[in-house]
Amino acid sequence: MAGRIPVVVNGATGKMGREIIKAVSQSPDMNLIGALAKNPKYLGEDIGEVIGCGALEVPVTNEYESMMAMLSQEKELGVVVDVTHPDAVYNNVRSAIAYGVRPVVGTTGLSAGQIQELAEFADKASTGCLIVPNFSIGVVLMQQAAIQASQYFDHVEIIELHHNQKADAPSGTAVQTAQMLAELGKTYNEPLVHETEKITGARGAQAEEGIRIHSIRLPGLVAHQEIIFGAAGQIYTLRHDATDRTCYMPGVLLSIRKVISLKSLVYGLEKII
Ligand SMILES: NC(=O)C1=CN([C@@H]2O[C@H](COP(=O)(O)OP(=O)(O)OC[C@H]3O[C@@H](n4cnc5c(N)ncnc54)[C@H](OP(=O)(O)O)[C@@H]3O)[C@@H](O)[C@H]2O)C=CC1
Ligand SMILES: O=C(O)C1=N[C@H](C(=O)O)C[C@H](O)C1
Repeated sequence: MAGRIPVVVNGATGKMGREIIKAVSQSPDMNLIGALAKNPKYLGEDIGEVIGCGALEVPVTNEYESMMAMLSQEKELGVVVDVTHPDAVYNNVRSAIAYGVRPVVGTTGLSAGQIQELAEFADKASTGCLIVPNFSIGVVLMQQAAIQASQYFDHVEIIELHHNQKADAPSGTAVQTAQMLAELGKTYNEPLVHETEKITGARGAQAEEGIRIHSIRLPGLVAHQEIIFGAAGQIYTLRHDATDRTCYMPGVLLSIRKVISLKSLVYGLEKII
C-alpha cells in the first residue's frame, strides 16, 4: 500500500508482540507485512487468527533474513519492531541495519557496550535505529521528575517490580533511570557506616554513582517502578504502574513513525517526543 510504513514485528506471538500486531494493523499509515516468531507451533498460521483479532493475511514465519530482505525491497523505508529476548536482540538489530531496515527495539537486556557497538554500526550505515527501554509516557514523566528531584536529594534507590516471566534483571527501565541520574554528575548514597551483606544481594545491584537497584519478580505483577529519594526527615517516592501493555502502544507507534527519518541510533523515548 503506497505511502504506508511497511512494518514487521519480531516476537509477534509474545505478550508485547500481540499488542503491537493489533496496534500496527489498526494504524492507517502503517502496513503490517510480517510477523516473526520462534515457537514452531504457530508457523504458517495467520497472525491475526493467532492473536484473536481476525484474519490479517500475514502468516507467522521464523525466517528473519528473508523478512529483512523483503522489507528492504519495499518502496517505502521498512521498520522492524523487536520485542524478543535479550539473547537474540543484538544480532537481530545488526542484521536489520545491514539490510537498511530501521529497527525499533523494545527488547531490553542489551549491555552498554552492545548499544555502543550498534550505534557505531548504525552510524556507518547512516541508518536510523531506536532503542526504547520503556514506551510509556508515564515512565518518561517519572524519569523527568526524578532528574528534578536529584538536584535536592543525595540519596536514591530504585525498586523495579515485574511479572516472573521476565528474562532480564534489572529491567531496562531501571538501568536507564539509574544512568539518567548518574549522568547528572553527582554520586549518591554516601554510606554512613561500613555495611556488610549477610546474604549476598541484600542491598540490591550497584549501578553507576552509588545508585542501588532492587528487582522483584512475582506472578500478578505487570511492570512497576519506584524511585525513592531520602533526606533528613523526608522520603519522596515516584512510582509508575503499567497495569496493561496497551500503555506502551502510543510510544511504539510514535517510534515507528520517527525512526524512518533518523540517520543514527537514538536511545530513549524522551528523545523523540
Ligand atoms: N520497551 C518497552 O516498553 C517494553 C519492553 N519489553 C521487553 O520486550 C521483550 C519481550 O517482552 P514480552 O513480550 O513480555 O516477552 P514474551 O516472552 O511474552 O515474548 C517474547 C517473544 O519473542 C520470542 N522469542 C524468544 N526468544 C527469541 C529468540 N531467540 N529469537 C526470536 N524470538 C524469540 C518468543 O517466542 P517463543 O514464545 O516461541 O519463545 C515470544 O514470541 C522483553 O525484553 C521485555 O523486557 C516488554 C514490555 C515493554
Ligand atoms: O519485561 C517487561 O515486561 C518490561 N520490560 C521493560 C524493561 O525491562 O524495563 C519495560 C517494562 O518495564 C516492561
